[in-house]
Amino acid sequence: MHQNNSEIESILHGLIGKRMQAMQEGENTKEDLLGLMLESNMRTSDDNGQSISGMTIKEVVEECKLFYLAGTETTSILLTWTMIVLSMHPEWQDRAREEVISLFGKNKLNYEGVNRLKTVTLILYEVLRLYSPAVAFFRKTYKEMKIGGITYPAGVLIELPLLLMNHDPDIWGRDVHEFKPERFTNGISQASKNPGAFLPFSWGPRICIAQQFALLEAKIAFCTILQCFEFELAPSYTHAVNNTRLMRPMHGAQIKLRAI
Ligand code: HEM
Repeated sequence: MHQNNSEIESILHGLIGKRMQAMQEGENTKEDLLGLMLESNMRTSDDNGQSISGMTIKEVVEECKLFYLAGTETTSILLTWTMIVLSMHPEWQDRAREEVISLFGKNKLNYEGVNRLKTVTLILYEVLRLYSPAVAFFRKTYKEMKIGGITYPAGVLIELPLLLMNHDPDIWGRDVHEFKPERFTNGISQASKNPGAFLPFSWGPRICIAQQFALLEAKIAFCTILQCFEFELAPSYTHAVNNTRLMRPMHGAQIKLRAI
């Protein structure tokens, strides 16, 4: 783990060094995340000439790691489970494809149309419930505090077991283990007995900063797949879950695609 971390950090220091040199030679920030963070690092005063301290290089490196790690596998895991589940429920695969074809045909997607997707959105929510990429969140008390009637001292690590919540019949009903996208028809808050129970992107100040982007990205990728392919599980697929940190299919996702 330490070795991997050092390798990642040394790659990032290399990228940062090159970009800083280019910026010092007059290249603009390109307005991407790295450019904006480095601009903050280089600024020592604000527009009024007041001294400010921007991000340190260590902070920039940490943010790059966070964005890369939080942003890559999560969405790909969501798409993978969506394809597995829709292979198991071909009737929902057909319904989703009908919606996509009725909105876009075989043409390129557009933002307005993506915002009108209903069936696809219900499906993604239900997949996020049954196979949420994040299985738990952790928070640490920084001072003595009372939560749910219990007083905790500072320094206690609290786990919010998302996986257990998503499979709790007291929250979702007796059909909790079934794939039923229609439970979200009247919105997220009506889908369960507890309006705040659906938390695939967490909640509060540390909620996933990219939740809207992630859903948009997933919809675009999923709709494009539906436009081009029908799919079903290969005989070698074995349904099992590996939920160490992120929830992945334990033995991979062997799926047969047929171009349409
Ligand atoms: C289906 C896709 C995704 C899921 C399910 C997901 C889920 C989450 C969750 C549960 C957290 C909060 C963890 C906690 O509370 O401890 C989180 C945080 C975060 N996510 Fe996502 N995420 C997804 C996609 C993305 C993407 C695409 C990006 C970046 C482009 C991203 C960037 C981040 C960042 C930077 C944080 C940390 C925010 C902070 O601490 O303030 N995520 N994500």
